[in-house]
Amino acid sequence: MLTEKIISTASLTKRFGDFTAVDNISFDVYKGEIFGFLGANGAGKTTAMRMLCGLSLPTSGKAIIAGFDVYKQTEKIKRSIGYMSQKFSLYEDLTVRENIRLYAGIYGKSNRFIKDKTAILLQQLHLEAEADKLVRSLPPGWKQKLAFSVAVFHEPQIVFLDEPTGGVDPVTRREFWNLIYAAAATGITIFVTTHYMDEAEYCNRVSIMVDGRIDALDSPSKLKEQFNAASMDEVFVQLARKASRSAD
Ligand SMILES: Nc1ncnc2c1ncn2[C@@H]1O[C@H](COP(=O)(O)OP(=O)(O)OP(=O)(O)O)[C@@H](O)[C@H]1O
Repeated sequence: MLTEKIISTASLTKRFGDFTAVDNISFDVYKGEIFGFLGANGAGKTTAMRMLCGLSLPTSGKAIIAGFDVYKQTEKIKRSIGYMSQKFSLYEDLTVRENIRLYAGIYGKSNRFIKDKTAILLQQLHLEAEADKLVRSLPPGWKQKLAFSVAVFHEPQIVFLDEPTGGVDPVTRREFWNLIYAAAATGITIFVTTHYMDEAEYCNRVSIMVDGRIDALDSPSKLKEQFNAASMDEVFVQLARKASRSAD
């Protein structure tokens, strides 16, 4: 089913001075896949993700994202992807509708596209009554769902999610994951970092970074088998225990 490579890296490396934040990582992600990118704090996930998004140049190695080279075609990469993080969020002082229009406009979508798709989106999210309210008035779970929907509004090939569900309750996280599945079913590739191991179980495949390297990469069921573990939490703990690096 998953055969077309949408992300391909080979020996991708990023050094800051003499510190190697991302150390020779090589992996592929397939179109339509939900790919979990795990690692303890400071393992190098954000640094790697920034390179994949065309926001930071690698020190060495290769990466092709949606057919584009991370050294030479960063603008094309940026137009082919969506991005959402816990920190980056919506404009609180704009309404729901204004936020959607703003982001869709940045990606050069036509007024007709924006209008039609906004109506569908508001209906799907049950946000019709809130469309002209300021985003700051929405509960956190709704904001996250809206932020995700905005990140995929322009129909990118890949969406990068950096700890998208931080700080929300398990029920809301589950609902958020329903949106992720729906997006993946339309062919959008999901690249997601998370610290929640129940979310790791929802991914097609998961990679686990330790000290800048990818130490394990497979489906959750195969990883559990490989590490003789009952849960992804156990797999993660076994690997994270080896880490010599910790967050600041
Ligand atoms: N601009 C920079 N200059 C120097 N060191 C950096 C820079 N950016 C990141 N690092 C270091 O690289 C390492 C990896 O950081 P990174 O933020 O990629 O980890 P992470 O896996 O995303 O962690 P977290 O889960 O805490 O976000 C850390 O030791 C960090 O201090």
